[in-house]
Amino acid sequence: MLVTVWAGRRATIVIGDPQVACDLLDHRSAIYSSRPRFVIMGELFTNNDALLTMPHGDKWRKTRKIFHSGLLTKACNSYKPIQVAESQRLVMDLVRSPENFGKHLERYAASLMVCVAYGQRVDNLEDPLIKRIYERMAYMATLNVPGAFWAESFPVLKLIPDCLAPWKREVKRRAEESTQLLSELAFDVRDRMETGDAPACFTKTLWEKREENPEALSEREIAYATGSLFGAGSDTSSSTLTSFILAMTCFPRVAAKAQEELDRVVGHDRSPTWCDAPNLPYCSAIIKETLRWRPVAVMGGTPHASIIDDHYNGHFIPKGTTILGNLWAIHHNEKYFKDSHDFIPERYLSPCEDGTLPYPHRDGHSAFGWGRRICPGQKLAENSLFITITRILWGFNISKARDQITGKEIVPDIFAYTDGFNSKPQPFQCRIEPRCPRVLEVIEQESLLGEQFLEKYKSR
Ligand code: HEM
Repeated sequence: MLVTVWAGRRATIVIGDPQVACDLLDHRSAIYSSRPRFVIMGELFTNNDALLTMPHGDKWRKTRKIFHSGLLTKACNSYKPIQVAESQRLVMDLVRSPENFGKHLERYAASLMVCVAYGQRVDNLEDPLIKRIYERMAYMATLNVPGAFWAESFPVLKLIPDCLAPWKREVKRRAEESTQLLSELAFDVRDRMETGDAPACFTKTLWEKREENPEALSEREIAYATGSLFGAGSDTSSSTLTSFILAMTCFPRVAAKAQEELDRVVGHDRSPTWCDAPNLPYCSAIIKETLRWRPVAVMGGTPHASIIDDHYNGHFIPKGTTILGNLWAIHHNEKYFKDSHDFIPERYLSPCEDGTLPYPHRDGHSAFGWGRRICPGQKLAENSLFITITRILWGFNISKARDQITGKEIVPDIFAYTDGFNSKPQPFQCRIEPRCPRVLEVIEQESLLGEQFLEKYKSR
């Protein structure tokens, strides 16, 4: 399924079929890995220094390399102790105030991203550092609203002198503020490196690279590379975890089956770790099914764009065409996923046994995008999902909340999601209770260890 939408003389193709998306965006990714022109967000606000909106070219290649070196499996392994400690804090938070599960998941993901990026953690969402970062993100979100800026449709307006264009002055002012924030954060890590007080983190790796070869990486490149991590990795991870809680609330047989597996492999005297992964195929299938069932980037994230003319199945696709992989349609294509709105991890254990077609990507879904633009944080995100999802399943029973007056079960709506390019469940209620006294005891003991470990990442 491939639909073309014309906006003036600019074509946008929306893909709803997994095979077409993989044919174009994976197999022909040399052609389809650019981004469309983003006049406000890309050119005026970030000077095209943010990876997400950077067009194809040498600068993008160099920035991708920076991301890969800081997020490769080896680098990701060095972040595992932080993920363990933050997951210990997360499950303790769920014991203390289970009704605030959404906030706890958000704090977990935010803290992890600032730890990975800058080597300092966030104890609560009111932390001044996190508030400044959120404020920057909220402003950036306003820049991407379709129709908000005429210059997006008529780029020539970008050339109007600043004195005649208050909107342009405001974007530039906010851009300066943003650069100042990102530089402050990056230089703070460098200061701490000098006093021997900077734990391993992405920014530290980049400063070390610059020390080896100052030509390789400018100060601005360091600030913008690390600045992209939070925006790209925080909401995406917490929204996926919230969808997982929604699925467990609405499909209780799945959690029960996972708990049988966890009891057999892990027992009650310790919580799961990544070493258990090969013996937890059902839990791993739950993670894949969560990413498929409710992909965060419903329209595939930031659109791709083609850099040369191409032909596909009799269609002519001109250079500069915008391509959207409609992940919602792709992940709910019934030829590949039968009863696609049911949460069925078994589809990943015995693929195609239900008569469906084999998914054209080895992951069995495309939640992290495609080709040369595929999410560089995938490994880090998968590690996070594994450690948090297995620990929640191991530690808690999740069930439907009950109406306090009638006593009737409250059934959340599995379609009630927020609007926008990134989507997460609307607030819903559920019950989250420790499975047994022994598990509760282990959670309490481990959370003390986690707190000790996180001391060195304390927010300053
Ligand atoms: C469950 C969590 C996550 C999901 C579902 C997700 C999904 C995505 C998707 C769909 C894209 C667009 C890919 C494309 O254009 O084809 C993307 C891009 C990106 N993601 Fe993630 N992501 C997640 C976590 C992360 C994390 C933890 C990081 C950082 C450590 C990260 C960093 C990025 C960056 C920098 C890009 C832009 C890549 C580029 O334009 O070349 N993401 N992600």
